[in-house]
Amino acid sequence: MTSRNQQLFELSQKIIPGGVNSPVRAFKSVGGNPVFFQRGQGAHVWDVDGKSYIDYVGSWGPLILGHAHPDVVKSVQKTSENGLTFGAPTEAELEIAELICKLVPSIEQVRLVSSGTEAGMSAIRLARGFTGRNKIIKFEGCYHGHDDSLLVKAGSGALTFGNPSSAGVPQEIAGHTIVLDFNDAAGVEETFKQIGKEIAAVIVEPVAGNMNLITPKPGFLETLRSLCTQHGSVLIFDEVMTGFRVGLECAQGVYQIQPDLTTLGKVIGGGMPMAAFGGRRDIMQCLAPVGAVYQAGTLSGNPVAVAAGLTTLKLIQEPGFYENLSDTTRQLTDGLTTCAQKHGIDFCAQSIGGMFGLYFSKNIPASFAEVMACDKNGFNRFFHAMLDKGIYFAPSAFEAGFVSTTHGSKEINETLSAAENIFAAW
Ligand SMILES: N[C@H](C=O)CCC(=O)O
Repeated sequence: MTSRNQQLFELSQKIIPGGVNSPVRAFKSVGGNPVFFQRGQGAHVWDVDGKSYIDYVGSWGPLILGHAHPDVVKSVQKTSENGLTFGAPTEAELEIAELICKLVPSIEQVRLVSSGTEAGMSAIRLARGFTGRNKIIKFEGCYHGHDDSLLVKAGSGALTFGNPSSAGVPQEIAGHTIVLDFNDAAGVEETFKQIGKEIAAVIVEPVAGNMNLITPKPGFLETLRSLCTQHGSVLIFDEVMTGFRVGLECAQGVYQIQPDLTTLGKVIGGGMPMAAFGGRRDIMQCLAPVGAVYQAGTLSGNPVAVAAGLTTLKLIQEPGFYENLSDTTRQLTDGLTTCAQKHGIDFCAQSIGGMFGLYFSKNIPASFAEVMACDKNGFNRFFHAMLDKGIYFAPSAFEAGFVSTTHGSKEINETLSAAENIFAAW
């Protein structure tokens, strides 16, 4: 008898390309069929066949408070009773904008949008409008959404499927994007030496989370900061993933670097479609209706999404929030590392705040090339064995994982004991 999961996937493929609404969901690189989820509560999700899983994907990052947090759900219910969208200013969007500016010191002004992709593409257009230049620098394996300029040697699903530069992007557009190596400060220095005056912006995930997880080497982000300052280029931190995920001041607070612009998403929407970009007032003032850089959105600042985001941003300010989240995440990564190494498996893991990376390799990778050298088949085998045991990691060796405040010792111990069984029989 076929499972409901299988039936739904067969039907979906007939009517939705690949059966999914975002390619990373398709399990294509790990093999097998994607899981159709029916509900989630706290750290757990249930599929359409009634099987439960401990969830380390958390909808790819937004669910820092776990699934269906009662306060977030309540705020969404209450707000929606007053109307779903106005396409006009609301008091709540001012409140969340003020809160973002208060929590992230580099953000003097902010604009709300509906997705990380929109935030990234808007930030790039703004940087180009502000500087009057066209070229941008990005790093191989970093993913900033699926805007044309940024879909060049990108991470995430693009990398997962081995097609990091998309068809359909005109060469005239891709040609303005210079792709360099993450953590290679010398390469960036050399490029600035040659064409510094032409560079509108450097965009970077301060912690790269779309090619597994790579932390910045000491000095890398500092070099980007000083080169951009020296050459009048705009430094953009893509904190869609790291924003309020690695700490209350985001990754820029952890590494003490102030970018000129920041993109945010995921956590700031509390599970609803909301994102933002913001930064230096003089740059943000170039946006229409004040300045000449056009950017817009019918559902931007949607009141229901804002309500979920506001509730989430209030809860993450509780004392000890990030200490506890980091501890739980570290218990997971330390536990998995100890367990694998006890059985002689080349595996390691690391975490920062509530995000983590798992690597089938002797050492923690520090570059795109090192991530690519990890044992992808080992990851795929581990992924499926864990899935069987009811542990849901991201279905790709090139995505970070996420822990929520609803993951506790019970979930971590259950995960570690599943891993122990798998690694013992490896
Ligand atoms: N890594 C991606 C976003 O951050 C995963 C989400 C997606 O592409 O659907």
